[in-house]
Amino acid sequence: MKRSLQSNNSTTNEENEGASCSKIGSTHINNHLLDTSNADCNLNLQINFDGPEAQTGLTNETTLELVNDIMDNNSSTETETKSLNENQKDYISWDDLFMATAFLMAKRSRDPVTQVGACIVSSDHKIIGTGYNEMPTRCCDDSFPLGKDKFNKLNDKRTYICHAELNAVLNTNSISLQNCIIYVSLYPCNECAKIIIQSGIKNVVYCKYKNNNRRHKNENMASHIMFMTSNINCRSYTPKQNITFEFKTTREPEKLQINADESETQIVLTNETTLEPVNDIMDNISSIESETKSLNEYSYNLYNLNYSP
Ligand SMILES: Nc1ccn([C@H]2C[C@H](O)[C@@H](COP(=O)(O)O)O2)c(=O)n1
Repeated sequence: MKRSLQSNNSTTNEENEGASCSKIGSTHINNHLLDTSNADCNLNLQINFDGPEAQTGLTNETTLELVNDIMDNNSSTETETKSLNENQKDYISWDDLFMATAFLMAKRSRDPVTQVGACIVSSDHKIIGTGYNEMPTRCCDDSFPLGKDKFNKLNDKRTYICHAELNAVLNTNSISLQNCIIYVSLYPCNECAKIIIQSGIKNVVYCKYKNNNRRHKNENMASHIMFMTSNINCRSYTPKQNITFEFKTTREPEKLQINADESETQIVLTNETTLEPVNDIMDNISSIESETKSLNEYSYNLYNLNYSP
């Protein structure tokens, strides 16, 4: 796996910012191009999975071997890990990682206009919940509207759709969210602000866009007021560096790019198949399964041996 990083002049993102909101721009579903124009953020995401020559040396093919090495407590693994750490100086910041995760989650959304992703993280940097805007479970068929209708609420997506933040909170399986951070690819609306506050989350990091037409919406102002009053630390996200991950298969590359400069953010996802690596993983799983099976059979035989009269 190879990760390429480009440095960027971005500033620190520790400042606490006021209410703002954003609009992810036009989406071209067919060529998988999501143009998030007018974005302030500067994130370029590209992940390379390019075989054994990859930088980390951990590929689908080598996964099993590595696991076996670890199980054997093989000292060569220690050496490998050491050199791996020495090489790996360009690791990404927590902020970049979690906001990128939120952006990735957004890619699951079927909303044709705005795809939103959220990622909840504990104070010790563990991801404990993710979500994206989607229809409620089992309401995802085509009979639900994906557009707006100001005259008929029943024909308006907003009546049904669950926001990314709500899903992220609900997807945490009752783990306490006290003092957690939520990363959202859009400024939380008033309903989500209430959910965030009530869940115990104490920090909000959102992606801020230029010239968005939501900035002055009253409900976002309400979020701001509630966050301020409830002592929720809410700040906009500024990437520390341009990050490029590229998904590559042995056959054709699949690219996910969140590509931003001063004026625009782009997410480019090419539609080439990932069948080969998926198959590799399935092969690995089945070989692990068969190994486990034979191990179980072995234990069973041992058991029978030990306890047979
Ligand atoms: N903080 C937010 C704000 C909005 N969403 C979702 C709700 C809708 O699916 C979409 C907005 O649609 P638009 O008004 O742009 O047609 O974004 C969310 O999940 N979280």
